[in-house]
Amino acid sequence: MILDKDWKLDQERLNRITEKIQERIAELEPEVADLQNQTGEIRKKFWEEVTVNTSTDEDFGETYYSIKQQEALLSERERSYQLRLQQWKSMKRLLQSPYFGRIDFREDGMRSNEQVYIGVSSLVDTDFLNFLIYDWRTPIASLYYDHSPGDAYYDTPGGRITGTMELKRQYQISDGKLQNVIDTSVTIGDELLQQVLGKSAGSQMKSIVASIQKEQNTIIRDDKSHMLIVQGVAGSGKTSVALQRVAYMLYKHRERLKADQIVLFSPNPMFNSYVSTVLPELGEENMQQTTFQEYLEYEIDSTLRLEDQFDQIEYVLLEQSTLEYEARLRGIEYKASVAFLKAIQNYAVWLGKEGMRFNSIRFQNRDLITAKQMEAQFYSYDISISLANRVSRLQEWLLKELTLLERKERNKLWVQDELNYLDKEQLAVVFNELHKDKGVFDFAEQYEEIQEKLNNKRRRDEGDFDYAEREEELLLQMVVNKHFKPLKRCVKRMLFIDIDELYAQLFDNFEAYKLMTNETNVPELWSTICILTKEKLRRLELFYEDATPYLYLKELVEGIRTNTGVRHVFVDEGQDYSMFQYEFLKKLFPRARMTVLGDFNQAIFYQATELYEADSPLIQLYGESNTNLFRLLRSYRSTQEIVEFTKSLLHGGEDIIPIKRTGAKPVLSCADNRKELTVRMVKDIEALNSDGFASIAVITKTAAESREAFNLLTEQGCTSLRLITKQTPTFEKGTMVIPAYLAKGVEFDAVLIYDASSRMYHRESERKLFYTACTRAMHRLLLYATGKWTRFINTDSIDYT
Ligand SMILES: Nc1ncnc2c1ncn2[C@@H]1O[C@H](COP(=O)(O)OP(=O)(O)OP(=O)(O)O)[C@@H](O)[C@H]1O
Repeated sequence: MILDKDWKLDQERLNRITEKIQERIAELEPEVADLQNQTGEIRKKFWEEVTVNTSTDEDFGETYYSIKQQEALLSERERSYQLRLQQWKSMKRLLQSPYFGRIDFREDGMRSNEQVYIGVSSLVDTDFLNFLIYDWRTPIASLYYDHSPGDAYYDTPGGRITGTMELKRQYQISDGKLQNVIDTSVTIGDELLQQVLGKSAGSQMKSIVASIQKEQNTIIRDDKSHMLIVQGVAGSGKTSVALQRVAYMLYKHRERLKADQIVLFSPNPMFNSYVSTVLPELGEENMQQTTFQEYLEYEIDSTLRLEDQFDQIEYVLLEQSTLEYEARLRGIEYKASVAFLKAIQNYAVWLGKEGMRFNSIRFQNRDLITAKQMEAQFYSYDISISLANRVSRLQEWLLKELTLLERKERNKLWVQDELNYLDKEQLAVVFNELHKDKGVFDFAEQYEEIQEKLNNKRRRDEGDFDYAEREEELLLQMVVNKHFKPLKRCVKRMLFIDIDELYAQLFDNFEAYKLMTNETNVPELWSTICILTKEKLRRLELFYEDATPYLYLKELVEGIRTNTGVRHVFVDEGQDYSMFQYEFLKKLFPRARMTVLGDFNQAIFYQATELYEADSPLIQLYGESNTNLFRLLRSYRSTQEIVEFTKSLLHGGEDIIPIKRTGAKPVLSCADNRKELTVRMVKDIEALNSDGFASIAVITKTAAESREAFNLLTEQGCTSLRLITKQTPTFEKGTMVIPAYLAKGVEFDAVLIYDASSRMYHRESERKLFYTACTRAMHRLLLYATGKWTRFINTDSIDYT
């Protein structure tokens, strides 16, 4: 706390600033309304204001310029309107809480210090010289995050500024009133942090601008690395850092970077809704958000049914250890590996010489162009031309061939038959269409004219021109064209390449695989992996682990699609992506920088990638010199007691540092049967509710267990419970039942682990899943077990009931 005198001074300043903000709002409001009216009027009267006359070339030119002028006026007004609206919105935001920090900084060589107030956006005094509030993203504001009182510096585009920080103060302001003022000697005082962290979890993530920690600030502001990798323990603020970093980039490069040039890959669609309010809260538009699954579904032909990541994990967690199960696990691991990536690249080289597979183009039960013909044509192209370019040449050739075949087809009997079967109404429609399409006749006319000139022959007059004959001809043309159009469309969509077979042939047998890919090592149980993969494809389905390699091969053969507009790609929960996926993202967004955030201890899927270790292949993606690695070890989400418990679940969890915020120890309840436990859970949920915890999650291992928990708890009288499945679109506050893999990335006031018994979590691979589930808890963690509890639990840091 500070002295009363200082408090009074601060409240007075706050009143002055609030007044200025109100004045600014009062000025802006009529301006915004006026500009809005003006743009509306211009739009309404757009065509009244332009002179449209196209009689002569000159008139046409004038019309063109008149339209251009009106367009320019409209876009200038719209820009001004958007700008004022933005300013008005940021003033409204400031009004609630104009600033959260202050530093008094004396630059070396200066007599007096400057009082720097920091808020979510800048406010300049009416003289346009004096900054009353600095945006948290300005260079000088980094002093607040990076230094304690004493010697300090900050970097600007013009160089480093050194000096002394004489005061560092934090404010909590709501509705224009000072709620709390703290003078601090550390970077961002633990007191404020504890207050922020002590609050309840919401259904949406909050911004952390008022309490960004030094190590987080470095990541947010790193603008040099092409690839930035953050390995951060659970609750260390990775997602928060990612979002503040987006806001920082949008501010720093506001002249050239727009929100839609940034893409965030998130773990599931529900997570998208969870983080969607952070940027608007900071006055920025949301970046694009997607999941890798969405991307796969968009790119892979819809004739194949795609398994998703969640079905895959359900299989891994639920199935028993059969030969098939073991083979699938080995397959999942291998198909995400760098070795398989190389194998596919080598395979594409081999395909350049032999082995391409095509689909014949068939029409009315006959081959129009056979796969053999395509193969012969394809391998007739010069071998030095890349695979994808040869495919594109083949595509052109096929389109030409189809046009020739289409012409020949017009004389076939079936066309005449089809013409005869057109009923009156259909004919009327067709004729109507033909006559409407006057251009066709005009073209015929022109053709005649040219013929006349070329052959120096008299042009046939009206009487000579046999419209009936022409119509018949055009009708034939139309009938055939109608049937050939879909064929051409298929060629344009590259469906003449048999990608399914190309992928399947990789799994024929080991000898062939070696020959095609140069790979000499394959995982154990390879022949079973091959059978499983081919069997799945035969059913027109694709395992999740096959989706990315399949798409990768498809792109190597058909040419890679790129998106050059995107400049920043963010990958959250980055440990769950394979190198295949990273290679993909790199190729897909060739002009983008990448930020990957993740935690290897939460790698619950089989195709995990190590982020931080020296041998991490991810570091090689853009090369070591272009990559910057960060480690976050402090965990902000959970109380000290919960962090002590969760870190003991891990091998090597000793490095994790809890924040000094205390609460109840995790509680483990054991009982002989499930019913007894469920009754206890219902009571615990009621007690948590009456303690004011509004967001409570009962976390299970699988979806089936979630359904069971939901039914039992509801039977025992637990009301307004929500069952969360992979289809649930958004998060809401309240009590929910959710499988652990869907709770990734989010947090709850209290977490109840539905079944922490050894029967449920025993395989080593389930340790991380259990850790992920427990680390979702902010304030309270309760675990339940029938029989023996899982061996991952360390009994020292827990209470029993
Ligand atoms: N500097 C900070 N100030 C205040 N709160 C913070 C800060 N850093 C993180 N937090 C809070 O800690 C919690 C965890 O943050 P976040 O979800 O970003 O962590 P994470 O590393 O992505 O977690 P996980 O990997 O476990 O999903 C959130 O409630 C967030 O608001």
